Amino acid sequence: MTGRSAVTVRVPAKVNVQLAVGGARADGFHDLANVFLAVGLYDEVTAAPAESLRVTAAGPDVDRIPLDRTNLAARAAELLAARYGLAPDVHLHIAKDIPVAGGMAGGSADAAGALVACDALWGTGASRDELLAICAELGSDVPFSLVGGVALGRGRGELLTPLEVGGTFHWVFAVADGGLSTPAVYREFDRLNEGVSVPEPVASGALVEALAAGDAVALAGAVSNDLQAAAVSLRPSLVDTLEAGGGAGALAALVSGSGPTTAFLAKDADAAAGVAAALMASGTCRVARVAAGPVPGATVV
Ligand SMILES: C[C@](O)(CO)[C@H](O)COP(=O)(O)OP(=O)(O)OC[C@H]1O[C@@H](n2ccc(N)nc2=O)[C@H](O)[C@@H]1O
Ligand SMILES: Nc1ncnc2c1ncn2[C@@H]1O[C@H](COP(=O)(O)OP(=O)(O)OP(=O)(O)O)[C@@H](O)[C@H]1O
Repeated sequence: MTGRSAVTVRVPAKVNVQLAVGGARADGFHDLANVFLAVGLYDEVTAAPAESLRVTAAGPDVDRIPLDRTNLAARAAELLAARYGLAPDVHLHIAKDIPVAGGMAGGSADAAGALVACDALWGTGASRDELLAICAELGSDVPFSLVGGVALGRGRGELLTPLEVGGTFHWVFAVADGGLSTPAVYREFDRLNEGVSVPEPVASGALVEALAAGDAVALAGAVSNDLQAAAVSLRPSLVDTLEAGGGAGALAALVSGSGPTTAFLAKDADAAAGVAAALMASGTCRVARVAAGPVPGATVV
């Protein structure tokens, strides 16, 4: 033990500025060229000593996340404890601000946050590589929640290479009512591509250059999401949200990951505020949130 009474870790949401999806693999996953960008919408995970493993949560929609051992934060604590021969006796509290099942890696953020918090609380001293290996076991998006910034994810998204970024980008996120199941969206992608030979996913050179230059207009011209058609097929009303944000002057409008959150790139903070106000007024989303990025990954506060 380190003698700490509680550790709080702040973890950002993500948007995928490119999500190139290959064909289904034998293990059921899809190979990706997945360019993640961490944005300033955060969950906070606090780990405190307890008699046994316990999860509590506060925030909008926490009634839609499990508080038993299937919660990704609980699974993270159990995996770390097992690796170090410890009992996972910890109270994990999740202060949730990332939309639930929204395509912004909220559960992944909680998993990465719990891992970093328990590592600090228990003084396990796991190396970065050990933590990243546990993250990859927990889910394809979890390693990125740990590292943050901007990174290219290969394989199923867990094999990360950091990318250079030359500035801050301003985003608006339109949160939809209800979530979309990530496996269901990948299944719909497969259904829509039945009989089609899906090309090997590759990162876009123009996108990588736009990120390095910090050029929002160039980035807007290069963003893409191969899951967008599948998300829209399952939730056709997303078209109205995308059009409302586009019509309000966003440089780019796309579905965030597997959706149903939609993401709008704006030229600066003022433009983002304008797009958010227009989206709220349009009635095509539950709430519109502004957030800038990139920001760092899981950080002890
Ligand atoms: C849509 C994204 O959020 C984009 O970053 C991710 O690809 C999803 O990552 P995630 O939620 O961490 O997904 P996981 O928990 O690893 O996998 C959930 C399910 O999504 C599908 N899945 C996920 C990742 C991937 N590369 N191919 C897949 O087909 C599989 O059906 C898998 O069973
Ligand atoms: N700590 C958690 N926070 C949110 N969801 C969780 C958590 N633990 C388990 N889940 C479950 O995981 C599912 C996915 O939720 P999550 O919020 O991670 O979706 P998402 O943001 O769309 O994920 P991604 O963008 O990584 O595909 C939900 O159905 C939820 O019940």
